[in-house]
Amino acid sequence: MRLQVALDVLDLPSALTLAGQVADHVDILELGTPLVKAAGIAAVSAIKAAHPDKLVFADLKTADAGELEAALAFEAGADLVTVMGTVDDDTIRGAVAAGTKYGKQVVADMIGVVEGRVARIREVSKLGVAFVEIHAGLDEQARPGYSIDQLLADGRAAGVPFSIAGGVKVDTIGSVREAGAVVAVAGGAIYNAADPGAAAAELKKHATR
Ligand SMILES: O=C(CO)[C@H](O)[C@H](O)COP(=O)(O)O
Repeated sequence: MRLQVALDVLDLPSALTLAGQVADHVDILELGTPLVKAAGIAAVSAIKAAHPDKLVFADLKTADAGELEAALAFEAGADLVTVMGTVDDDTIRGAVAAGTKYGKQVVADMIGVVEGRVARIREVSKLGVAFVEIHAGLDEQARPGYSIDQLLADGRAAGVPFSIAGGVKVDTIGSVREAGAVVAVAGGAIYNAADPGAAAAELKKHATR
């Protein structure tokens, strides 16, 4: 299972610093949605230029104009881009068309989908995305009683390639791997750590065990 770090910081210098601290221990460098909004799509190019050997993931969470937005990210150097899993199928198809044109990949983000999630995961996976991100966002994670377990159960049930995002940390990443995820996404567990490089190294150990 690959490890993806979400660079959920708000300016490019902080993102470059964090990427430099963790790059040796992760497979995918994700520019979080707030970073892209704050720093612009040029931040994708800067991270790719600093780490050409890493996959760069632009978390655009596109909701419309899929082909146009995905092309922006691919032109900037992204290897993967997200489109929302809840939107019009043609938006997802458009992003996939851009992926085909640039030889890059699209990920459908299932954030906000709880009821009927397994059925929708199966539907979007037929639209040509590389995998589906089963995701509890920061707001959902903040609610009392949140558990990553339902994400894992739905991943197992869906029977298609999936990643997991939603508070992945050292004591849950083993279950993410055992559930069959192709990628584990970790944001806060890395950027909130006193030593982000050490935190990423520890997560990587569990991701590949
Ligand atoms: O996309 C996101 C929020 O929408 C985050 O980047 C993703 O949830 C990973 O961060 P964390 O591990 O802190 O949940």
